[in-house]
Amino acid sequence: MIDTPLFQRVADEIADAGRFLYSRGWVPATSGNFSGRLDDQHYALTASGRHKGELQRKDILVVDRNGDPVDSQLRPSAETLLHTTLYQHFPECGAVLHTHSVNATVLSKLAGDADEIILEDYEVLKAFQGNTTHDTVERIPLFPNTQDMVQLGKDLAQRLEQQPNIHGFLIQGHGLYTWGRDMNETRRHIEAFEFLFECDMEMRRCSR
Ligand SMILES: CSC[C@@H](O)[C@@H](O)C(=O)COP(=O)(O)O
Ligand SMILES: [Zn+2]
Repeated sequence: MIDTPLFQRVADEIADAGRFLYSRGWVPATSGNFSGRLDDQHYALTASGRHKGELQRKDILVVDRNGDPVDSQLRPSAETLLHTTLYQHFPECGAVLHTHSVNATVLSKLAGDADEIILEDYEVLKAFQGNTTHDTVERIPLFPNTQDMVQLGKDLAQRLEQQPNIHGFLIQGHGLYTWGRDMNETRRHIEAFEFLFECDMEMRRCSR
């Protein structure tokens, strides 16, 4: 599948997103993972441990719905199951980006035992797909950090059933996952979340 124009286009979109996210300081030290839908059964996904600001087509592989590599010796991202869970839950999902920014990491730790972070009264909330007004509440589920991706995938699937209208989730002390109908929309969501996280952090500093 990696010889197809579709794979090459999606892989190039992933590499381009990686350069952008690295330039913003949101995927330091090989952190983060990215993917794009190829069809209902297959996704292009970053191989594990790659520098996300220097991705090339050879650093991206195809995985199936179960997260297993297709015709590749590359080791898929350690967090593959979160990507496949999102694609299976959202038939419209075309791309997934995962970042490790300072603001997402610190904010998720400040939240303590809370199981979500709430953002409201910001104009930029309109950047999220489906939001037509700033007068909305963005709920961001927060999961404890774990290396048990099978369990985290199950917890995520359960939460998505309960809260179908979310645009991203946080893992505590770890980072953000967001998605969209295509890579451009997903990049817009990442930028919106990061802007809002920065505002939230600044509000906390100012109100000390
Ligand atoms: C460099 S530490 C970050 C990793 O543990 C992980 O959370 C991550 O985002 C990247 O893992 P990867 O397996 O490269 O997709
Ligand atoms: Zn991560």
